[in-house]
Amino acid sequence: MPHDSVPAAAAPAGDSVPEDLWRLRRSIDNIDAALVHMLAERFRVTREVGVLKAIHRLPPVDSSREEAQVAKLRGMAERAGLDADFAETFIRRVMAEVVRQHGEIAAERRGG
Ligand SMILES: O=C(O)C(=O)C[C@]1(C(=O)O)C=C[C@@H](O)C=C1
Repeated sequence: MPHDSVPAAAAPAGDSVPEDLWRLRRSIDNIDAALVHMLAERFRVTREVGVLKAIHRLPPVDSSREEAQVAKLRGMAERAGLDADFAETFIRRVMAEVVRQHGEIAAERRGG
């Protein structure tokens, strides 16, 4: 429910917690929007990679690149105060979807 449709009586007068909660949720909304847009941009770029790989008949997966990315992002996550295992799970899930899309792109170019 959007916060402006919550009746004013929902929070007792003088209680600042709900207002803080809405303020934090507005930050979360902005961050989530940025994440979605960044992710969409990453997939636009990786789709271009997929087309190039299909043209040059390269395999969709490049394991050494994936491992290098995971190691780099784990270090970055640790320095940023983000759980490194969570960051690894996330990026591996993204790369798995990239590989799936690359397979699709290659199949389309083969006429399948
Ligand atoms: O860099 C590539 O070759 C990609 O296809 C991109 C990407 C990635 O999403 O980072 C995805 C699949 C590969 O196994 C390695 C990396």
